[in-house]
Amino acid sequence: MAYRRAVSIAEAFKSSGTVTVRGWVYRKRELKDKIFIVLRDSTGILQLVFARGTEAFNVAQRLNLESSLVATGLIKEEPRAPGGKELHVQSVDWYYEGAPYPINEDAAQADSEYLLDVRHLWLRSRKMQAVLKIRHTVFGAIHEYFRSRGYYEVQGPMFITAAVEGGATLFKVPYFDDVVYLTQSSQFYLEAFIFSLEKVYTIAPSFRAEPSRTRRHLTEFWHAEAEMAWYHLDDLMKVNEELISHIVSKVLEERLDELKLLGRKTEPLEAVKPPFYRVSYDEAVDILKAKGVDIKWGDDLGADEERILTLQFDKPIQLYGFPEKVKAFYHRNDPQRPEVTLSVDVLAPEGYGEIIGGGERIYDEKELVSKIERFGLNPKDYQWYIDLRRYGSVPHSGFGLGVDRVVMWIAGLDHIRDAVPFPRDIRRKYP
Ligand SMILES: NC(=O)C[C@H]([NH3+])C(=O)NS(=O)(=O)OC[C@H]1O[C@@H](n2cnc3c(N)ncnc32)[C@H](O)[C@@H]1O
Ligand SMILES: [Mg+2]
Repeated sequence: MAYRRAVSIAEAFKSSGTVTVRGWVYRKRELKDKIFIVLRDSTGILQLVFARGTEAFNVAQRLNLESSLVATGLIKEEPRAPGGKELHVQSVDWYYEGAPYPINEDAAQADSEYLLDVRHLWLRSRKMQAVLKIRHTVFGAIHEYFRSRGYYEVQGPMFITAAVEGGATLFKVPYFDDVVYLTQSSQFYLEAFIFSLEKVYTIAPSFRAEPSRTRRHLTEFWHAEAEMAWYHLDDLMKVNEELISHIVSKVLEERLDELKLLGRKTEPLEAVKPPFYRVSYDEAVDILKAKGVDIKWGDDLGADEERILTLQFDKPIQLYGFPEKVKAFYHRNDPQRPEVTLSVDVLAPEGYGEIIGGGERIYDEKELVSKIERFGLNPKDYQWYIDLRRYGSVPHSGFGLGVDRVVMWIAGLDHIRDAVPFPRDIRRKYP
């Protein structure tokens, strides 16, 4: 099987003489006496030249975009070819013609809904290939950060029985003769793990029945969550800064080619180093008012407010001290200012906004039950969660990082669905 002796395109560029390469037809141009095919694989692209009068030329004439092939030929310098080299094909050792490809070279600028309909094919595009490689690096950096600092990776269940982030965005699932919900966040389970492992993290899907199609909301998203026993808000804010800076530095270290291919300016990412700006909710309201935003203390900040805020700063902001009523019940109230919580969101710069939500948790049993009731919830629905406070409770903090939103920001994408291989939102559940 000829493709067993093939080398990657990246290796072919380092070779001289005769090599065998394998991949897919990315571009094809037929001239009078030559056919140029740009071959694509997971490492890059290489121009193949087929001379009229050869058997290889006859095969090349039959190939479509995305036909797969194995070819052997002579590597030669050619400054006009991508990467400065091309392969003069002596033989096509294997090929799969396939049908005419439904995404032609022009369609690549086509309607975004169409490219979503054929996302299972569009994954092959150089843009998606670059995003997937950045995504790979982001996931790896998250694991690397936590594992190098003594966190244990754990897994919570996907079927749950009570809302973490409000009942309005729960997906109900039939469960034999009962019903359950898809998890909105693994947080409560991480809070159970810390009494055994103290510092834990997970990267898992979370599900939110988001009724609106926005540029940063999905109904299924990848959620990196961590929980730390004994940590208070300032300890948590340090972890936020270190984690995000680590992720960005790994992408800058490993994925510069992909960032360049996406046209992403890297200067804003190079500024992402601790300490981040720390802005209180009070200060944020003052800044927004000064910018002419119609906001009063106690209002939640939406995407527009976050965008205006982030454009005032040149790196991420840790926005802390949200009013009690704009945060979920589990947030611990500030003992010095009971109307605010010991919460923190991290807003990515350049208008991207919230990428992390977290804070200190209520760790006193009576305080938790009273707040659950004050929020109009039924303590019975949170019995096991309350139990965690009944036996040896400790101060603890945690957060959730939206991995897809981080990829969207770092890759400089306009829409979160371009950061995800198979995005899901209210109008998209296929392919
Ligand atoms: N362990 C924790 O403390 C996490 C906490 N229970 C939680 O879920 N917070 S969050 O709702 O702000 O969501 C956390 C992050 O999760 C992301 N997120 C949150 N919702 C979405 C949707 N719908 N789509 C994409 N990304 C989303 C976003 O970056 C948020 O900052
Ligand atoms: Mg949030």
